[in-house]
This record gives sequence, C-alpha cells and structure tokens, in this order.
Amino acid sequence: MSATWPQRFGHFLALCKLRVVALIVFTALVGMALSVPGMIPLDALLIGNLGIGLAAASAAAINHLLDARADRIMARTRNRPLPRGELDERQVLAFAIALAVASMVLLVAFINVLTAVLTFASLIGYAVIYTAYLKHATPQNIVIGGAAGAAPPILGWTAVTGEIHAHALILFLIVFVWTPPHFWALAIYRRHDYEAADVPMLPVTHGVEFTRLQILFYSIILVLVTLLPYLTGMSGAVYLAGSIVLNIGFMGYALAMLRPKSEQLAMQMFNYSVIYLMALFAFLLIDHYL
Ligand code: HEM
Ligand SMILES: CC(C)=CCC/C(C)=C/CC/C(C)=C/COP(=O)(O)OP(=O)(O)O
Repeated sequence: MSATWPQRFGHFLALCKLRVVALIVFTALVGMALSVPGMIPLDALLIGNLGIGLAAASAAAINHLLDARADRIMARTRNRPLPRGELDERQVLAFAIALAVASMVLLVAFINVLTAVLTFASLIGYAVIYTAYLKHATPQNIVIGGAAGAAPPILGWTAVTGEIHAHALILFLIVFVWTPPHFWALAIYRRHDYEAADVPMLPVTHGVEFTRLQILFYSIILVLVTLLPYLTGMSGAVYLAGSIVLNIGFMGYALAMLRPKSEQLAMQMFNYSVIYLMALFAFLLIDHYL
C-alpha cells in the first residue's frame, strides 16, 4: 500500500534531523545578534536563518543517503526512511538538491555571497567530507567534521555584517570544542552499533577508557574556551555566571564518567551536552540584550 501525503511529508521531514537543525539555526541566530548592537536586521533574521536551516537540512538528507548502508545495521538508525524503504534514493537526492538550491538562491539573492559560500562549504563539509570520507576513515572523524557543525555562528555573523569578526571565531571555537564530548558520550553508549557497522568511532578503535579521557580533555578546553566571550569583553557578567554554572555540570559529568560503571551516565552526559549548548548560547543572547 502506498503512503498517504501526510505520511510522505513525515518521511521527508525525518530526513532533516529537525532538532539538530533547530539548534544549529539557534547558534546562527546568536551569531547574528552578537554582530550588531541593536535588533537583528529583518532580512538576516528571517531569510538568513531560513537559508542556513535549509542547507543544514539538505546536508542531513544527504547524510541519510550516503550512510544508508551503516544506518541499516545500527539499532539507533535502522528506522530511518531509507532503511525502512519508505523513500527511495532518487527521492532523497531530489529532496536534498531542492533544499540546497533553495538555500543558495535565498542567501545569494537576499543576504550576501560570502554567507552563501561559507554555508555551502559547511554543507559539503558535513554531507560529503565527513559522511562519505572521514566518518569511515579515522576516529578523529568528528573532531575534523565538527568544523562544519560549528560554522553556523560565523554564518549568522556574516549574514548581518558581510565579514568574519574575531568574536565570531570565538563562537565557532565553542561549538567546535563542544562537539567531541557531545558525540563521544553517545558513541560510548552506542559503541556496539558502530562496531557492527564497521564505523571507526573512538570507543571502537581506542576503547571506552581512552574515550572517557578524551572527553575530559575536551571538556577542560571547553571550560577555558567558554571564558573567552567574557575575557574579550564580548559578553558580560550574566553570561559569565551562566557559563560557570553550565560548566560545573559539564565537568561533573566528564569526571563522573571516569568511573568504571558509567554506562547510563554516558547517555545522560550526551543529553546534557545538548541542553548545555542551547543554554550557553541563550546566556550569550540574554547577556547581549541586557
Ligand atoms: C560532527 C559533529 C556532530 C556529530 C558527529 C553529532 C552526532 C550526533 C548524533 C549521532 C546524535 C544522535 C541522533 C539520534 O539519536 O538520532 C546527535 C544528536 C544531536 N545533536 Fe549532534 N553531532 C554533531 C554536531 C552537532 C552540532 C553542531 C549540533 C548543534 C549545534 C548538534 C546538535 C544535536 C542535537 C540537538 C541532538 C539531539 C537530537 C534529538 O534529540 O533528536 N550536533 N548528534
Ligand atoms: C550550516 C550547515 C550546512 C551545517 C551542516 C552541519 C550539520 C547538519 C551538522 C549535523 C551534525 C550531526 C547531526 C551529525 C550526526 O552525525 P552522524 O551523521 O554520524 O550521525 P548519524 O549516525 O545519526 O547519522
């Protein structure tokens, strides 16, 4: 029996990794906010974020396409539209291209070419370089690939000002350093999945204990990097206070993870990492407008 229209719509929506895209767009929005003293210009706010979101959704759809083989094997991903046969490869490719073209047209026509070029580079970075190559080549996959996911604050910044400011690079650095602990916490919990699918994630290639140490290492760097907005004068005391509270939680998880019996904790740390980034960027935003 063929799918109804609402069902089909749901399948295409599932390709977009909407919750990830939502957080990506939020970091872009904060990049926009911090780039100017007053309100974000309306074209950047509406069209800029839409263009960035469409590119991220397109990248996610291409990731589904290129990773269908591994997704079919892993318990976490085997219910995705391609492994379940709800969509075929041609439909996913057409959808991804349509989103990418829409994104580029919006960004070039209404924002600026620099933002369009950087957004396209992020799309290729995640959808092709990370998914098709790095992910299956090296356990440093997500460290390098993280650069694509960390780009949105820069994209937001350039969407408003047309240039890359050092403060935008600080925001990039925060997401870049946050990504390894974010992902490796989940990878520890899901390591048997990755092993079965032959994906060389760090807990598979170097073991859980080493991965926990790496999580701690990146968490310490993250604490230091999240001080930069305050130390450079980009943000004030409200941000500092918020980031300290969030960082105590992050370090708490990273240290608690060192205990041998921390299987469930890994998943809790992963969930916390998402709340952490959302809240940290919310503090940047609140601090900016206070
Ligand atoms: C190379 C970089 C990254 C990797 C490898 C990665 C990996 C993952 C994985 C495997 C999941 C689990 C999804 C699931 O359960 O189906 C996830 C969830 C999530 N990631 Fe990341 N991530 C990366 C970067 C980012 C970035 C840059 C953001 C946002 C700024 C982000 C936001 C999220 C959110 C919000 C979730 C929760 C999604 C949900 O609840 O469905 N991730 N990530
Ligand atoms: C602005 C722009 C174009 C940004 C693109 C960056 C982007 C969409 C990053 C998403 C990161 C992410 C969800 C990785 C999932 O890893 P995975 O693919 O290994 O996880 P999976 O096993 O769940 O597919």
